[in-house]
Amino acid sequence: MWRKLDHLNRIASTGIVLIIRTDSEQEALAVAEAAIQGGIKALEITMSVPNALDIIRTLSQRHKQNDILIGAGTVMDGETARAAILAGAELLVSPQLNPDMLRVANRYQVITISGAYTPTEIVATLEAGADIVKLFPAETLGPAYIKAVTAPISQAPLVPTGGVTPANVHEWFQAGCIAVGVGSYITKAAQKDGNYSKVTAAAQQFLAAVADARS
Ligand SMILES: O=C(O)C(=O)C[C@H](O)[C@H](O)COP(=O)(O)O
Repeated sequence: MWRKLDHLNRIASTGIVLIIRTDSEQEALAVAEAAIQGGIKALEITMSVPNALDIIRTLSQRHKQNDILIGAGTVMDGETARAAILAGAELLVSPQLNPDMLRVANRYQVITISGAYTPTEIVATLEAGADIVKLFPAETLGPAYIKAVTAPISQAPLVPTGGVTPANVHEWFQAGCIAVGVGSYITKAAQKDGNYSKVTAAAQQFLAAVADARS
């Protein structure tokens, strides 16, 4: 089985990559489990979360057989990329174009989502060997930007990240993205009362909105 292809299909079919950036290891694990229960199939733990590598190791051991794609986010260099892969990450995400991360990821054949903002950055990201381009921060660009930029650069697999919600997700898909990066709408759903079933419900709601946007 070619895991990378399966994982790329998982991102494309569910249409969501969940970004987990929490203040504690315990919260990251609770959010991840609740979101997976809600149907999330691809997620990243950002390297800013305390003990991020331990969380990645735990989640990838628990969920490898369930074929959930566990990744590392905010990977800024090759060293972090290799450490994340050794911990079990099969997806590496960076906010910026970072050739060292892409080189390490491609060597070990894990998926990359690499940040870009301008047309020049989008093309440079593809040329550098990224699988997917993270359009970041997407809230300052808006769906109209995707429509405009994919007119000449239609081959770019874009994943807008920042400010995407169930209410606006149809606009992003209509504009031509292949999936969306989602953080706070799902990860902060239990913030007020610690009721993580709200994270599960938010994930289900978001996935349904994506399915609806594509139908
Ligand atoms: O943390 C990262 O590594 C990021 O990619 C930045 C944010 O997490 C996203 O911009 C999510 O934004 P929201 O979905 O609006 O919460």
